[in-house]
Amino acid sequence: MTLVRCVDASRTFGQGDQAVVAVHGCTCGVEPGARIAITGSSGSGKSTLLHLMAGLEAPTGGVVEWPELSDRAVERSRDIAVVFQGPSLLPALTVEENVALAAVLTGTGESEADRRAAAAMETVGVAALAGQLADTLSGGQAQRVAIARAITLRPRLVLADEPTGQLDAETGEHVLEVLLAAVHETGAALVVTTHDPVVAGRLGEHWRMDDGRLVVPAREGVL
Ligand SMILES: Nc1ncnc2c1ncn2[C@@H]1O[C@H](COP(=O)(O)OP(=O)(O)OP(=O)(O)O)[C@@H](O)[C@H]1O
Repeated sequence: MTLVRCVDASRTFGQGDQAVVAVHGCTCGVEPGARIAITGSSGSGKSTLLHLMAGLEAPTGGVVEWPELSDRAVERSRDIAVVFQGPSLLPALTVEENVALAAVLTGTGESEADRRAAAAMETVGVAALAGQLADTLSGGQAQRVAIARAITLRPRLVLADEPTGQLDAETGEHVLEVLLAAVHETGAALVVTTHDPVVAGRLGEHWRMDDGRLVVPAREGVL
C-alpha cells in the first residue's frame, strides 16, 4: 500500500568538481494516511527529496517508485499534488481560474474542472475569493488558494514544501490547519518540509535530513 518508495535514492547536481550531492542514498516510504514532517537545516536536501517523491526530479542513483499509482507520469501527476513555498499562482488569473487550472492541464474537461475547483475552494474556505485576481491576495490567502488547487483532483499524496515558510506565525498556523483539514477531507497522505518545530509537532511522524542523509525512525511494513 506504499504510495511512494525511495530505495537508496540519490540526487546529485552538477558534475566533477562542481558536483553537489543534495540527497545521499535515501530509503523511505509513504503510506496512505501518513502525516510526515521533514525537518533539517537549510541546504540539507529537504526540497530535493520532496521533488524526488513528486517525480519532479529524477534520481541520479537508486530508485523512486510509486507502487500504488500509475506507471504513466501524466496519470500519476493527478494523484500527487505539490504545494510550493513561494507564490505559485498565476497573477493575472482569478482565484477560481488558478484552482481549476491544475485540473484543466491534466486533461479534465472545463465544466468538470470548474465543478471540482468550486468544491476545493469550499473545502479550503476561499470560495468568497473566487472572482478575485490572484495578485491581489495576501500571502496567507494565496497559500490557501494553492492548497485548494492542490486538492482539486483529490490526490492520494500531497507534498508541501515549506508551505508556511513565508508567513507570520499566526497566518502560518491557520494555513497549516487548512492543509490538515484538506487532506483529512480528501483522504490524502501528507508530507511537509519545514524549519518550524511547531509545524513539525502537528504531524504524526518526524523525519530529519542531515546533510543530504535521511534519518527516518524505523517502521515495519513499509519497505
Ligand atoms: N537545481 C539545483 N542545481 C544545483 N544545486 C542544487 C539544485 N537544487 C538544490 N541544489 C543544492 O542541493 C542542496 C540541497 O538543496 P535543497 O534545496 O534540497 O535543500 P533544503 O533543505 O530544501 O534547503 P532550504 O531549507 O534552504 O530550502 C543544496 O546544496 C543546494 O544548493
